[in-house]
Parts: sequence; C-alpha cells; structure tokens
Amino acid sequence: MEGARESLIRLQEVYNLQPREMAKGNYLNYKGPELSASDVYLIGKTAFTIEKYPQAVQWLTTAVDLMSKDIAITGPYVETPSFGMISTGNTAFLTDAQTYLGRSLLRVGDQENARKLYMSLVTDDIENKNIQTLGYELKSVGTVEIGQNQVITKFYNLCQQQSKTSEPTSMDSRLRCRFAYILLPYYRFHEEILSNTPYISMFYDVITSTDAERIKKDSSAIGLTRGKISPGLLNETTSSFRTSHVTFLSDEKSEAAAFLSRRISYLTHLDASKQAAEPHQVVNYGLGGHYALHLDVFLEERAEMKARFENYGNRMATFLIYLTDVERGGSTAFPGADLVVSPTKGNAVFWYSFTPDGEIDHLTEHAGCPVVIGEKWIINKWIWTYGNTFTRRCGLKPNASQLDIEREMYSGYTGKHKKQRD
Ligand SMILES: O=C(O)CCC(=O)C(=O)O
Ligand SMILES: [Fe+2]
Repeated sequence: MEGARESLIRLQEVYNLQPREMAKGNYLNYKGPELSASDVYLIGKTAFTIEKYPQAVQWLTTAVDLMSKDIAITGPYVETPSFGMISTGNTAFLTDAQTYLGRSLLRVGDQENARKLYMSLVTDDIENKNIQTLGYELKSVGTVEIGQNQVITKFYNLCQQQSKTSEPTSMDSRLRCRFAYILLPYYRFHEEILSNTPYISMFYDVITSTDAERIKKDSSAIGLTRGKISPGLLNETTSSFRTSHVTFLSDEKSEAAAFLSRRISYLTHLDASKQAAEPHQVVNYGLGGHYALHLDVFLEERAEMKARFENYGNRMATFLIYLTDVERGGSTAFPGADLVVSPTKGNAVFWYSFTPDGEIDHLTEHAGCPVVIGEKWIINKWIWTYGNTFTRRCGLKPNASQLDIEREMYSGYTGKHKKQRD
C-alpha cells in the first residue's frame, strides 16, 4: 500500500496533477479509481513521511476539505448504545489530517497558516498527541528539518510534454530521417536522428508485435523481480529511485532475443552479441512505475561495479525497444538534450553514452517518466566498449560528432565509403 501511495505522489509531482482531481478519479482526462477522504489523508501522511511537503500540503488540504464536507452532511459523531458518542468513518481522521497539514505547512514556510490551524485545534482536545506535536514544532520553528527540494523541473517538464524533439538549430542541420544504412539491401529501417550531440536516434518498427509478445512471454517464464540499483557491488538495493520489475534475457534462453541481438548489430554496426554486450534486460513498469535520472555507464566512483565488468569495459551504447504503447506517461526523458521520447510499441531509442573522443557523455543522462495510465514494457541492450574498440573508433578531431565518424564506421574502416542512402 505504501508503494501505491508513493506512486500516486510521484504522478502528482511529475505531471503536476491536483489531488483534488485525482480524488475524483481524474488523471489527465483519463478516468481512474476515485479515492475516499481517508485514502487522501493517508496519501498526504505518506507524502509527509517521505518529506514531500508541498505535495503533502495539497493532499492534506483536500483531505480536510473532504472530511469537513462529510461532517456537514452526517455530523462528526454518532450516538452508540455501548460506547456513547463515537466519531464516524472518514471524519475520524479529521484532527490527524489537520495536524499533519499544519506540520507540512510549517515545513514549506507557511508559519502563519500552521499557527492558525493549531489555534483552531488546541481548544478541541488537549490530550491529542498530534496536536501537541504541532504546538511543540511551532514553538521551535527553525529547528524543524525542511526536506530537500528534489524537484528537477526540467525533467518533469519534459515528462509532462510526453514527446518532444529538440528544436533543430543551424548547428543541428543534419538532424533528419533516413534509411538506416545496412549492408543487406532488403533490410530497411527508418532512423530518425533526434539529437546530434549527444547522438540519440529513433529506429522505427524494429520488432514485430509477435516477437514483442514472445519476449514478454519468455521473460515472464524466467520471472521478473523488483529492479535494483547498484551504488556499489555489495549494496545492490531496491529503491523508489527505480520502481519496476526486471529480468535478464540471454540469447540462449529466447530465440526472439537472439534474433533481436543480431538485428541490433546490423542496425548499429556494433557487436551486440554476447562477446561484446550484456544479455537483454526486460523491464515492466506498472502504475507510477519510473526510473529516476541516471546514466547507463558506470562512473569512476563506482569502481567496484567497474571491477565486476572489467572484461567488458563500460556501457558504450544503449538500444532500448518499447514492447508496448503506454496510454499516458512512461516516456524516456533526456534533459541534457532537451528531448523526450514517447513509448511506441516496436520503436527503439538508441544512444551512445561516450562521445567519439572516448569521454563519458553526461548529456545522455535520462529517466523513465512515471506511467500514468497503462503498462510499459521495454527491452534494453547495453553494448560494451570492449569488443567494439574497432567497430567504433575514436574520431580524428577532438570535437567530432557521431555523424562525423559514421561513414568510416559504417564501412568497417576499410577506407571504402559507400555513399550514404538518404
Ligand atoms: O524506461 C525508460 O524509458 C528508461 C529505462 C532506462 O533508462 C534503463 O533501464 O536504464
Ligand atoms: Fe537507463
């Protein structure tokens, strides 16, 4: 339950949804479940606990409004034969909701309203522990810890836009659509260059619906488990940073996966076989499922992690295929490239995490936006630097872009450049 509440808070935060609307079941014009006043209160309390105070204020204000309305209709208390007057259903939480609201207001700097709320409560029930806590905190303002503001505005704005290609500037005049250059003449795929530096492109229809279903089936047969992040080798951990279910799917375990590895090699001109790439990783996100901003490469400070892969180098490139459409949300955002890619079944987003002069490209930081409506499945292929040292060599100029080096790269560095088919 706690996870579900955090998911709703994430949707509220990233997509700027109003708890008042969410309580009525309105999610970006989609109809979802309605929430009761006590649900709204409990979500507000969770927001408080995880230090999302601006969000807590919105939920708890809504809860207090909803509960106060209930009181107007039914009265806060009913007479019972054995227990005398007891408070009814939703309204039982009203005082608690008000005190948590006061404590949240205090933490977003609204002392005035926090104090007003306290004054209206303190006469009610002198014994109430929550009211006492609020009173105590009001007296010691300044020592109350204010949570870190974790709002990453740009990333959220991109998620809200759902899909956006960076504006072509004169420098980016080479942004375009083309047929991916593949040696087999009958093998044609559309590629759209979304960003030149960092190089991010979209391949269309790289997997059939049948194969997408096969991949889901083969990975479900293995079993998906809660995704982890690895700050270090020994402390892999589940975290609200990444909420999804994942499994690795090797070419041996799935014919569809093996076929896909070969296709990725053709499309990228890199070796995506098991000598030079990880097994595919299949990921499934449900409501609110997301992956916060990160780089796919391992950084120096993650030395332990690097040691684990010392035979492979680092993650040179990512080929991410969407196995489902997502009704709303679930895009992949690249704030460094001012780009967000909408999940479309069968399409793939591809990027290099290293610049052609061999440096980690921090502009490739990216995130999986939370899913609002529907379900999201993806399959990732991480292609390693070792094994691809000769398939993608360094550029000759220090600031060479991928487009500068791709002709030689595509001809296998034979010196015989074929004319690019545009
Ligand atoms: O789900 C997404 O769109 C991004 C996933 C991702 O970045 C990853 O799995 O490394
Ligand atoms: Fe990633």
